[in-house]
Amino acid sequence: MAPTDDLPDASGPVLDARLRLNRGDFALDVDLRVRSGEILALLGPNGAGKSSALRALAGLVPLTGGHVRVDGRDETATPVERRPVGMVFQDYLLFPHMSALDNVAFGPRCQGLPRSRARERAAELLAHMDLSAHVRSRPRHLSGGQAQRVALARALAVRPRLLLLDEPMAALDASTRIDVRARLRRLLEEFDGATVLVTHDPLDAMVLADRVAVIESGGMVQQGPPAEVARRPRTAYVARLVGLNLFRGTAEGTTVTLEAAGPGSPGGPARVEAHEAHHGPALVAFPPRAVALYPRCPHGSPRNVWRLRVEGIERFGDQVRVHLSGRPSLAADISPAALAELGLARGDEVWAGVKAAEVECYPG
Ligand SMILES: Nc1ncnc2c1ncn2[C@@H]1O[C@H](COP(=O)(O)OP(=O)(O)OP(=O)(O)O)[C@@H](O)[C@H]1O
Repeated sequence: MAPTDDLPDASGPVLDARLRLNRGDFALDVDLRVRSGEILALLGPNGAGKSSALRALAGLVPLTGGHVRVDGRDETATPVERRPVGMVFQDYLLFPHMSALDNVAFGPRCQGLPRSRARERAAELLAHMDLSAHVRSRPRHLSGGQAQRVALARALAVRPRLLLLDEPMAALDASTRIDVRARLRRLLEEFDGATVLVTHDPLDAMVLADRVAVIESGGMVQQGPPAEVARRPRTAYVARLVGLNLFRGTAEGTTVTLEAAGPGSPGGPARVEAHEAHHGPALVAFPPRAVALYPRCPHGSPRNVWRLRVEGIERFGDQVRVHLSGRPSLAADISPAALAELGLARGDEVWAGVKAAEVECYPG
């Protein structure tokens, strides 16, 4: 659908944003649309522009072009405090001199709600987050996870249409993170506005988001449902994030001829057999665990077989990850027992095999 430049449309997205901005040498140019009840996760490497996008939505960073529309209304020029936005930013911490209750009641009070009604709403939200026992606590007496839940309650207390979460779990330890992630998921299920969540953690994105948008160098490189992004990465960054080997090439039927690793790379181009036929520019991906290693060239089953060199070996969970260079360079996950049997060391040559059925091929 083309961007709506005409009248507000009740069936349109809650958030419709075209964000163009500059910060020093950095330029951001992304379009975001989020439907009612939808959670969009922004993923991307450091400095990609995720926080800048979120801050622009909040009105904290001015746009040099584009627009921010919420429920069809243009909010581009609306000051921060008057936007229908709730935010949990790392540097937008709780007021230290106020109780949890007053922190949460603050927004509704600013919106003109009488004190008693604002406190009532705050108490309800805190109860909903299992924080009734802490309504009178000052932030310094709360644990990290509790403070984060108060911050969420504060963001929701203004009944926003757009909820912005910047790394909401980053400051929490691993076990608290699991708890807060689960609570956040339940809470967001009840929120019928649009949520945009910035995270570095692919697990947050996979568990919480309905859709993932990947930003690299100020531009959108991929978006889609988490499972689709995890299965069919489009850039090296996304492939690393989801733990897949990824190659670009040209498909002719089920055979994909890969692009050379670099100028002057020795030998001819590598080929990969996939199970799905395509024609033209293609991406191929397969998980490191689909790669089997052999001391000699394996015969028999139809599969991809390459002779490669061991570049490095590292522990990876209960497996061993073997980094291999050659045509193509890839990672293989094998068991410690298999490694011991192969007796591999850096610089050794080994045969690597992948069944065509394990190779995902899609338009590049
Ligand atoms: N206050 C600022 N003034 C000038 N440039 C800034 C400012 N804040 C960020 N930038 C620049 O904008 C670019 C994008 O930064 P941003 O924080 O949006 O990226 P990010 O994807 O959120 O990164 P990270 O994951 O590291 O938080 C970077 O190149 C950064 O140097």
